[in-house]
Amino acid sequence: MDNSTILETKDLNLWYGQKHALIDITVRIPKKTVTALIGPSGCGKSTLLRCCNRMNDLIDSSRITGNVLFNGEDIYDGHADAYAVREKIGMVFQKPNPFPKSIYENVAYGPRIHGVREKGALDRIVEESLKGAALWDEVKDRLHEPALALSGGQQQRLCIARSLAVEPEVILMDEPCSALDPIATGKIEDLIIRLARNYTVVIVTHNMQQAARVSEYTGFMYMGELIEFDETSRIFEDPGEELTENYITGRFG
Ligand SMILES: Nc1ncnc2c1ncn2[C@@H]1O[C@H](COP(=O)(O)OP(=O)(O)OP(=O)(O)O)[C@@H](O)[C@H]1O
Repeated sequence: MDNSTILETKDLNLWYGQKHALIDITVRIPKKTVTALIGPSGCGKSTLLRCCNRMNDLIDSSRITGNVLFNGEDIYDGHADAYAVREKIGMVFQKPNPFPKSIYENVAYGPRIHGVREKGALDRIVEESLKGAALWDEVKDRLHEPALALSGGQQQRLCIARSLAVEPEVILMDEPCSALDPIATGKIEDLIIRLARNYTVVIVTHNMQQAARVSEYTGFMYMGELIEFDETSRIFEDPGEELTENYITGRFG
């Protein structure tokens, strides 16, 4: 694996019981870029995303073969710790899911679990993480108010701050804007582009304009297979596969 790749799957297959949901997926995700996964409903985008930080471990019926390498190490290796993997490879979900606690406590939760106790240190992490998620200015005077009182877009940025607080390298985002209005969506898209200066972002989206706006690389999936992976401009302007072209021109999906 070369230095520019941070995550890599090799011949990855996943079954939910009898359902073969991922078929021979081999892909390299470049470091400090935004990669979008697109494709029709049910093609396996979320499943592939969840394989990248072992979230599928939580689904009893799922079984995988093949490899998922993070910085060259197999995250499914018997010695790998799923919790440590999820710290380095964080996840943001479709629906913002802050804890029913204060804004401050949401961000401080992860570092506290990892043994950060000193108030000054926690304060610094909370501030840095909220700044990193472009939320600090909006909440700095009400850090101890309930997170659930924030708007949906603010809650989603809080969830991004919560994942930044444990110093991830990769942030996986599963349709992070689908529950948001266009203004909140625009703020998250700006943030995603900014995050890629320091982190690697992989985003599942149904919105092809969004993929075109935020990502440098795009993978097109269809019925469990990765049909094509390339620079986003290439995928949208001159795809190599007819299936990709049919999808992006709206002929199906
Ligand atoms: N927990 C599960 N148990 C059984 N089958 C599942 C489970 N999760 C997903 N599947 C099936 O695996 C396939 C891939 O689903 P997945 O959610 O990954 O697709 P997707 O491309 O993300 O879809 P969408 O865009 O609708 O979210 C689908 O056929 C789905 O029904």
